[in-house]
Amino acid sequence: MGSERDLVSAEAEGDERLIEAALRPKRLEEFIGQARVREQLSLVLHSALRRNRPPDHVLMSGSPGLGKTTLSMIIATELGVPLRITSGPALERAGDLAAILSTLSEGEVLFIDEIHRMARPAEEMLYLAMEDFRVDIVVGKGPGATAIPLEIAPFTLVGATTRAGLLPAPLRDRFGFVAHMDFYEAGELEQVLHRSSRLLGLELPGDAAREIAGRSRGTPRIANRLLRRVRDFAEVRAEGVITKEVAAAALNLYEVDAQGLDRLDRAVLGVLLRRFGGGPVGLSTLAVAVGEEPETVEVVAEPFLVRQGLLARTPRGRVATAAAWIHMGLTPPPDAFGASVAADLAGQDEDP
Ligand SMILES: Nc1ncnc2c1ncn2[C@@H]1O[C@H](COP(=O)(O)OP(=O)(O)OP(=O)(O)O)[C@@H](O)[C@H]1O
Repeated sequence: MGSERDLVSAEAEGDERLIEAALRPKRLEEFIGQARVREQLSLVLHSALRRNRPPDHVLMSGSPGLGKTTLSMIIATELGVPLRITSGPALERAGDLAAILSTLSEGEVLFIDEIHRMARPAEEMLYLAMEDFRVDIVVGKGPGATAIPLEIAPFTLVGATTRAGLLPAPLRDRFGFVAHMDFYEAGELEQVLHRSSRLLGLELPGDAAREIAGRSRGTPRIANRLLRRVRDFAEVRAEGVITKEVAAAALNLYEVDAQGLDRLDRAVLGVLLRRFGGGPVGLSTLAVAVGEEPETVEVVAEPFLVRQGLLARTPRGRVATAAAWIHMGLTPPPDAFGASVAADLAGQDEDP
């Protein structure tokens, strides 16, 4: 992964990961934004504490970097129980999951990130574990195979997914509470930035925070990362003083534009406009043309472009809007909002 991609990509690496961990809010009341999710979760947790029982399993859905991992840690802290973290791709075989489930302590929170990427056999084992706190360990093969039931301690599963629509219904239905995490408002991101600056010992004027928040794609992880790049720039080129102008110059240098579009976003729009005349074009063709995995384009770039009104997902493929032409400094063709696009939009499928 190139360094400019890391600026807005889903995952942090090395030292960045350590700083990210240090910036995580530890309690629900420190968690900024997502007011509805916070209130709903607070009720779920408080009633569980009152009943002295583990709460219902929780599913969190939303784009990368919106705070799903942070919330899972908060859930464990608020309940005063340990937390075990794993991810869907790490659970290739049922045995991988059985090894974790069988060693959970009473009330423990098990966080499974990217739960939609779990292998089928593990997923089936999870159904029983979630419902009956039991797993069946299969011994032997073929007709002689027998299932040995194994009791496990009551636990709370917290699943996180960027694609709730990809979860099989039997799994989705076993979560008592689904938290839909939305992109953050600019004002909320400013609060995140001010909080992080305090923790990093930086002085961040209000207008500089606004400048960074406006380029953070509604995502706290990106806001924090851009703040660190602005800090680097200020240290080397502005005697450590962060101003609105310094922030803008730093982010221009890192190719994050005023609306928050990065290289990948602009590559997607550039290909869509210049090579495919604005679309419609299929996701996989678009991904090949920009040299990325379809999932990266779909999960990292598209939700933001759609939200900015620059791209529409239609049953026939991805279409650039007139605003996209203008944003890229091109003249929209007269039919950019033509009848066929309008008809496609009317039947728009969120997840074709
Ligand atoms: N509501 C919030 N208030 C303050 N900081 C936040 C908030 N949400 C997230 N952050 C910050 O953003 C960073 C990323 O959050 P987190 O890792 O929880 O995202 P995520 O949604 O779990 O992403 P992924 O699904 O890719 O793991 C953390 O360092 C945390 O400090």
